[in-house]
Amino acid sequence: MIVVAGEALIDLVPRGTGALAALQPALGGGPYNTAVALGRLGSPAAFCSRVSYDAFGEALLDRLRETGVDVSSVQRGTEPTTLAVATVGADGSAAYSFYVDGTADRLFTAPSALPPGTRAVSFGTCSLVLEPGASAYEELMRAAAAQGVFTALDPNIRAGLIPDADAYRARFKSWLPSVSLLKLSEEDARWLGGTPQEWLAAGPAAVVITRGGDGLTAYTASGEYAVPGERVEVVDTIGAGDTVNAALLHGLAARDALSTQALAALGSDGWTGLLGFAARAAAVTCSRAGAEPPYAYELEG
Ligand SMILES: Nc1ncnc2c1ncn2[C@@H]1O[C@H](COP(=O)(O)OP(=O)(O)OP(=O)(O)O)[C@@H](O)[C@H]1O
Ligand SMILES: O=C(O)C(=O)C[C@H](O)[C@H](O)CO
Repeated sequence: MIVVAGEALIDLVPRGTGALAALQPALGGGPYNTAVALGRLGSPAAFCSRVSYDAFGEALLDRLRETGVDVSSVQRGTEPTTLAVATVGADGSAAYSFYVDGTADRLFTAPSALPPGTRAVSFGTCSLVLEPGASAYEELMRAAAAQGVFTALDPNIRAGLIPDADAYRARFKSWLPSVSLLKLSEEDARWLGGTPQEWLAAGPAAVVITRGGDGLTAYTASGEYAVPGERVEVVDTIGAGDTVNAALLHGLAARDALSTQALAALGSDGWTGLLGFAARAAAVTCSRAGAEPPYAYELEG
């Protein structure tokens, strides 16, 4: 079972151009997209979050259930669902502005234990920024690592939501000893201002950096492994990074490699296969509007 911890929200995705383009609600949130992608790829997954009782919250939970994701430990609240207004550039890349004040997901509290059978826990995005929930997710991350559970971190930097960049950068560094796999985009890496080698020295057994259409690279103590992006007609890249995150976890689980030792021992063929699978999965997400990760059958052949 892979547990994904963090926010579920509604992305408002533009249809048309200009300031008055229609905004289409789409189910989203980095951790939410990761959980949906895991379910669609066929990995047993559970979502660990706090979700509103409003209609958006119900729709978010319905899709997780339909996808086979365990929602039994999801906390609920009467506060509204977070909204992320997306703008999409000519190349399909997305930027977000948020309505986060007083929303349900930021009142998450750390559970006393991880679900039975947890093999890995994934963290990331706004849930690690917005207090008081951020401290609770951080507590869960440290507890998982202290129990020897594999942890994945995708910071998914949303700079507009981070009140003090230097304080966040220091906090990010403090997480690294508790992180097994760090995945981030090239822009996130630039914003954080470190190098894969520095991050590897601080804890993770592997660092994976995504480079949009140029693909992705894994850095480990034993070497660097890169695959190119797939050729695809991009509608928008919403959820592409989350699909990579899920595909990596799914691929590692399938190889029985959800441990730092197994990760460090994955050779060139192992990494190339894993990254290639992630690139194919992300290309499917890029080919459709909003975060719609692929089902396993779409990646066969
Ligand atoms: N234009 C593209 N063509 C083909 N593949 C792409 C393209 N853009 C993104 N991808 C795939 O998606 C992966 C993740 O993309 P990117 O680096 O843009 O992540 P991201 O910025 O974290 O995305 P998001 O935050 O929107 O989920 C890339 O490594 C690549 O495999
Ligand atoms: O998860 C978030 O906070 C977002 O930024 C909304 C998007 O759905 C998500 O990041 C897409 O990767």
